[in-house]
Amino acid sequence: MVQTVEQEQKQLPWTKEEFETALYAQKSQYHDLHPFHKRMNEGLLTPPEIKLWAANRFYYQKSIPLKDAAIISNCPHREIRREWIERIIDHDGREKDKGGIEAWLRLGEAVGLPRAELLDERYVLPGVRYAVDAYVNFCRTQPWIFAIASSLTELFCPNAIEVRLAALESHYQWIDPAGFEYFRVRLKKAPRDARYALNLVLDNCQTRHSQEQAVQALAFKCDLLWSQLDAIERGETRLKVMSNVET
Ligand SMILES: O=C(O)c1cc(C(=O)O)c2c(n1)C(=O)C(=O)c1cc(C(=O)O)[nH]c1-2
Repeated sequence: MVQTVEQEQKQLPWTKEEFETALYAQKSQYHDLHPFHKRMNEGLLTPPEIKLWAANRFYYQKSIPLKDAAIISNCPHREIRREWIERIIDHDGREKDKGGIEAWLRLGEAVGLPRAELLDERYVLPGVRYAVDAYVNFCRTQPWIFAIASSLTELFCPNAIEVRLAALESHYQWIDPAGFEYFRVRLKKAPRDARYALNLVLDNCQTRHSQEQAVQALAFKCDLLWSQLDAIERGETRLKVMSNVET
């Protein structure tokens, strides 16, 4: 039944616990359940599939600082900007710690992809580009707190990364394990980042309407991560078509 604006406004806000439960419920849509990740974790992916995944996930990785900069540009609170800017540095790196983007380039090299081939985006699939660009655009155009809510998939990712790391180490021995450093670092940083973002969302969404918008933002992000893998799963077909046209 469609509710009138008046009816919606009368809905009581969720308690913090109820709100947190509604956010966590989105875990059932998270990309660790995608058949491509399941096959990865079972050791069933071929080297070309792993390479295509690494090349396409790089497009996600390198876009993360763009979306974080968009969040900062929309956020009027100095103390939050000061905290959030750390995320950009984590990915872009500094003199000593080269950061997540460099670590992903090393993962690329470990699976046999020269960095130039990641950087020039030759393997980036249209579906992945659309999904990732949609994330950046969402964060550019939505109020900062909903953009932050969309980052809350990071609440679910440490567990997914732990399982993936163990699977990569045991099933894919052709990959140089030095390339897995990205995931080891992420395992330390993601829980801290996610907790900070969760507290911001819990504190700043006080009405039932804004709480529901935050849940929708998180659902949107789960969908986007899912479509990214849908595209990668079908990606080899696209690359074959391209190479047939070229020859
Ligand atoms: O490997 C993964 O499963 C995974 C998932 C996610 C996520 O849930 O968005 C992120 C990452 N990794 C990641 O490495 C990362 O830096 C990251 C940043 C963000 C974000 O939305 O701000 N998500 C993720």
